[in-house]
Amino acid sequence: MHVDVGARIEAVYAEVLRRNPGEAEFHQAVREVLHSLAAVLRKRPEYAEAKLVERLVEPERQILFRVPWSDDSGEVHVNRGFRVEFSSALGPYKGGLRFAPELALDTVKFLAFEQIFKNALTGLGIGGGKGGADFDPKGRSDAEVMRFCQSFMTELHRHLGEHTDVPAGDIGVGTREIGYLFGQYKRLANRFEAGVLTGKGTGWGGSQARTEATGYGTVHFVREMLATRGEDLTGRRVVLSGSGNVSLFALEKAQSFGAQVIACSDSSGYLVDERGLDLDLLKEIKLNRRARLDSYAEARPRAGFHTRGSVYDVPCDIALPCATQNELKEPHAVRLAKNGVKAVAEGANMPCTPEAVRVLREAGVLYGPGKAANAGGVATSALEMRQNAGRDSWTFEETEKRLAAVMRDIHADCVAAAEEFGTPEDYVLGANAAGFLRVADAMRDQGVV
Ligand SMILES: NC(=O)C1=CN([C@@H]2O[C@H](COP(=O)(O)OP(=O)(O)OC[C@H]3O[C@@H](n4cnc5c(N)ncnc54)[C@H](O)[C@@H]3O)[C@@H](O)[C@H]2O)C=CC1
Ligand SMILES: O=C(O)CCC(=O)C(=O)O
Repeated sequence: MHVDVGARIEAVYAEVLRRNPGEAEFHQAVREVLHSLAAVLRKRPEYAEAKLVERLVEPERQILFRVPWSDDSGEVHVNRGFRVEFSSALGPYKGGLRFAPELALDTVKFLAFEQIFKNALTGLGIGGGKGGADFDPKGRSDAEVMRFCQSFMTELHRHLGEHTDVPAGDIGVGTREIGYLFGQYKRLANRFEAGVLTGKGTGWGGSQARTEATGYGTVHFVREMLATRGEDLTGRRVVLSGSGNVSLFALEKAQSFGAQVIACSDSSGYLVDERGLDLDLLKEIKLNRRARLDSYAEARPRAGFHTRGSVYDVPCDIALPCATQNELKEPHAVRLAKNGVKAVAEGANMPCTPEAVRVLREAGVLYGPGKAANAGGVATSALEMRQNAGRDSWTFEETEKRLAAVMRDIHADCVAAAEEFGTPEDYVLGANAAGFLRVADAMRDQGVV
């Protein structure tokens, strides 16, 4: 059968634009994948059959719901909840929940779409989904966050289950929120169904190393990328964006491999400490006090806190964007390349704009896309599901050993797929192609569903 791959891919993208008007982030995520799939379909035209690609860009289910709750003064608020169950070809829908005031369906859809390929890369039998709410937990009391989580779960619970859909955390959702969500699920289901959420407290079904896993995994991935050029992290200058869950544990792992981590950021500005960031102080500020980064510079006068410019202005060997989507733009990439950056790996989801990626790749910088580089978090969630299913609990060392092995395998699969489809060192092509082939094979086996 002759397939005009270029025309086919263009037609799929045109239909995505028509069906999903105004959803720029979703369009961006789909466009990147379709570009990679053109290379795959040219070599393997059989994957153009049965409208696999056409089906893959349409979510299996999208759930939108009202979340009413009362604040501490008794005032009633109404938020919107989301869950996009994108693909169950490889296993139950799996992906985090984000609580952020600006969250809209567009963002949830792009995140859920990315999750399909990321989760496929882990090889751990999980489908792709994502969710959240336009709720801002900042400045809210524990009691308000609890009431919000209870109301959110009162609707969402009917769509969840250890074999159906298994959420976890993301921006604004950590162990505290997962605890409140689990408590409400348990009450409604009248069942202690440990495998229905991951990122739980380690005393009641959570996995060791899940909190650390995304940041740790990103650094394992960077090590693998550097090793392809005979290099390592020792003595390398590293900058990261963000100072949340992913950033702090990427920082911890990079330091443990001998890197000099000199800068990080939050939404108020960026911090530079040329002698190396003090992780204990950062954890105290960010995890315990939930304060802004400028309090670090107050405690350590040698450090500088800046509200103008960007963390990517700081000369470095390795940059790890770990904050949010589309934060590393073309001018940042130009600056990084000019300053001699060797590798950029995405701890966050889609933090680099397409223009920035082009600049980095043209400059010969090793670039690890989030689907591959930050897959350690969801991989460890899948390991949590395994422990729950077996009523087992592994040590931190055992869990981290498995995480490191998953990241090595993901890296190797990306390299192999990039070579097979014609562009060695193109980790975007490698990640999209390797992930797609696993999902597409499962879809073919399961018929038109
Ligand atoms: N938590 C997880 O296991 C995983 C998270 N991710 C992704 O990693 C990213 C960060 O997530 P978490 O660390 O979990 O969230 P978090 O809520 O713990 O931290 C986010 C951090 O980014 C900062 N930030 C937000 N907007 C910013 C901006 N414009 N400039 C600079 N800093 C900014 C915040 O101040 C905060 O320090 C997100 O893209 C998320 O989707 C990806 C894989 C797994
Ligand atoms: O651990 C999970 O299920 C979710 C992780 C996540 O949301 C992500 O990989 O972006």
